[in-house]
Amino acid sequence: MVPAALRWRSVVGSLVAAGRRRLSTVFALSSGHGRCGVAVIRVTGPASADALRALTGGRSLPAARRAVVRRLFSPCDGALLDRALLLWLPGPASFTGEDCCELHTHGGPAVVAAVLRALAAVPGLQPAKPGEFTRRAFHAGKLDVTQVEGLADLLAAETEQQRRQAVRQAEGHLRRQYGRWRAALLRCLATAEAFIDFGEEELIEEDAMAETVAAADRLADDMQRHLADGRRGERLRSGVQVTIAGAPNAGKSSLLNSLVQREAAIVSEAPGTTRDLLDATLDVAGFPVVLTDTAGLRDASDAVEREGVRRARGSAAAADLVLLVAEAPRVLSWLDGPGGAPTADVFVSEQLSALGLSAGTESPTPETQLVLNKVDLVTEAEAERLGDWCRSGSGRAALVSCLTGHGVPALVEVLGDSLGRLCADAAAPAPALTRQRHRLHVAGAERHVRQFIAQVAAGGDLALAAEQLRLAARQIGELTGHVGAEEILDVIFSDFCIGK
Ligand SMILES: Nc1nc2c(ncn2[C@@H]2O[C@H](COP(=O)(O)OP(=O)(O)OP(=O)(O)O)[C@@H](O)[C@H]2O)c(=O)[nH]1
Ligand SMILES: [K+]
Ligand SMILES: [Mg+2]
Repeated sequence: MVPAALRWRSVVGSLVAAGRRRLSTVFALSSGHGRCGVAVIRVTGPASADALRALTGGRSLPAARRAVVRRLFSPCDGALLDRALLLWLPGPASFTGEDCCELHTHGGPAVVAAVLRALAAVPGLQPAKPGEFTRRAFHAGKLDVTQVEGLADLLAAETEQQRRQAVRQAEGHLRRQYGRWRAALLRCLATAEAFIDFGEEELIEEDAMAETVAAADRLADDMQRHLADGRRGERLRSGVQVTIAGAPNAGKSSLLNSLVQREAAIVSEAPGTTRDLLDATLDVAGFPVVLTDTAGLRDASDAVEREGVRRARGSAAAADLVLLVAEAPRVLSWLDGPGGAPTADVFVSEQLSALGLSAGTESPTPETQLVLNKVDLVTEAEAERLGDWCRSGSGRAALVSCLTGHGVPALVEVLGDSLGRLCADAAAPAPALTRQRHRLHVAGAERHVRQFIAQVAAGGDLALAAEQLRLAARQIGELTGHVGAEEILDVIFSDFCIGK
């Protein structure tokens, strides 16, 4: 006769096992597709151990987190598939928190296909959906939403600075910052709640509310600073828009070709060659750039060219940085013309307004770098004069010849410095927000915190004011994907000594 307690335990055990079985086990090729040296196939879920045993001819599991080399066989007919490096990664100390295993097989497409077929034949296993490993890691609490986003960015990173920003986000830099804010909000809320419940019975020190308002104020200021980053983090993540603009034949298309080092755009001596916008991506000093060539700006008579000019103006107006190209010989004659020799800044703003790109309308003037092209057509002394003149302005001199390549490396250096200003510093102690989604939630949270402060200052109903803190916390919770009402209660009872 089995004792009742033991019987009960075995019933519970089989229920738990049944519950676990209901969770699917999934597998996928995690390394790149196509022929390669080694392919990594990952399995996650409760049947991972079964999968390992099924493919190794029933041998016992290797020691946890120790790489072993074993032959893989088809579970259907026992045919030898490959010899592979295996890792048994039992949960919860795994990426997904579940039992996992990795099979590092030879990378030939047929080997990978055969091993995937073999895994599909193991009962309970099915192919993973896109992002399913990360989704499971999130549900296991291993990652928050910002880390999941960071991982996605890391996989998509094309330049060094993008990689640096993404890896920090994936490591939890934003999560920790937002977590601190949320904890501070919940502390404020806990005080407010305690005040509502016990304030009249004076269970709380008098100045607790004043301290709470001060803390809320500091928090709102932190959020405001985080938001006032000029979109630098978002720009680093998605690429800096740099538009090449200028008069017809200034050498805009030639400059694009020089910078991307291939004949991406058509160059010809006919003014009005470029009509459509032409984009090329570029890595400058580790920063991602979308470089756009545009039609020469003039009052075109041709309808197609007019549309090109309209698009060029639109692109320049929306750009993070405009490379304003002018012909060096023309600038020289302009300097020697009537009206003396105004500074480079005056020249740039005159050009911008002549090209229809000046401020004053809805959008502010974009940051502009003057590029004087065709320096091969002026004398050395004239080039020196132009260089001095450029330096007299607020910008840096960029004298180039797209024909000879002279000055292009120096221009790239100047460009790198501008990009450093336009993009977030991936090594800065305070992480930058990297998506519009972050901006919306942080802005929402700041708004609610300020409303809380204003309502308390106006002597309004504290219960209504406290609701603003709850809404702010919800915004941050949505940001990180961890919204939960019970937490507020936990904080009240753990962090505060009410009832003393
Ligand atoms: N001498 C000299 N000629 C250049 C230089 N850069 C470009 N050119 C010539 O200038 C002419 C116009 O060059 P493009 O690059 O087509 O000029 P663009 O500004 O794109 O012209 P549009 O698209 O028509 O507005 C071509 O004949 C080029 O070969 C340079 O540095 N020196
Ligand atoms: K041209
Ligand atoms: Mg062109």
